[in-house]
Amino acid sequence: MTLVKICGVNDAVGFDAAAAAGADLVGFVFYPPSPRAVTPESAATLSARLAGGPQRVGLFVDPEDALLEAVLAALPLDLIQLHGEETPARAAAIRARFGRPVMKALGVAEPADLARLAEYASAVDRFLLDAKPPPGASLPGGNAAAFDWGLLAGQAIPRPWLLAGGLTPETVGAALRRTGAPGVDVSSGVERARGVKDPALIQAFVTAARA
Ligand SMILES: O=C(O)c1ccccc1N[C@@H]1O[C@H](COP(=O)(O)O)[C@@H](O)[C@H]1O
Repeated sequence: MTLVKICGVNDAVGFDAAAAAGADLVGFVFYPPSPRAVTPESAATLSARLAGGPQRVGLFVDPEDALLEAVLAALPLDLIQLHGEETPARAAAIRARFGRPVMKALGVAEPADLARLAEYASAVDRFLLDAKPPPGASLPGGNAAAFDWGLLAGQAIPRPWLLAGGLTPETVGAALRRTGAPGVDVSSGVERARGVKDPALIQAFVTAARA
């Protein structure tokens, strides 16, 4: 079954909707410039609303160890998502030090970007393939921007992976058919305003991804 991650959950409505829709993973953004940012304490409060349910993912952008320590002291993450310029060595160091699986996000805009997968393959547990930020974007992700899925044709991705970037309930079916992705990740496409999740869109996205 297609794995579904709802990212940027920052309130009880969004968290409860993702869990009720049967999302496999929910993402908490620990990156203050994001409109979806949460603190370790607020993420812990949200996570505590439900025992079990979706796996909890922490999204970080070039994090210092101190931030990772603070978050992991507040709530037990199942997966660390690295969405910055972390090198393979840094990703491996985070995985070793914190004992959690690591998912590295890579921006895809041209075939050469996919060559980077091999550099990270032994350092991480999963990949997230996302669009590169559009010119002038203030965030490294979460920009509702898609990339050319055709770039993935014939590519062997050396780890389990999620497709991201501008997905919506309307496009996720076509994205899965075109790419054969084993999972998908969405943020903007399930929001009614930037940073505000919409329960109906979350349900529609999960339903469409599993159809
Ligand atoms: O969502 C954010 O605010 C964010 C901030 C910094 C780095 C990554 C971020 N989001 C990730 O980007 C993908 C794609 O987002 P979108 O669906 O195109 O809006 C999202 O799934 C997050 O993993």
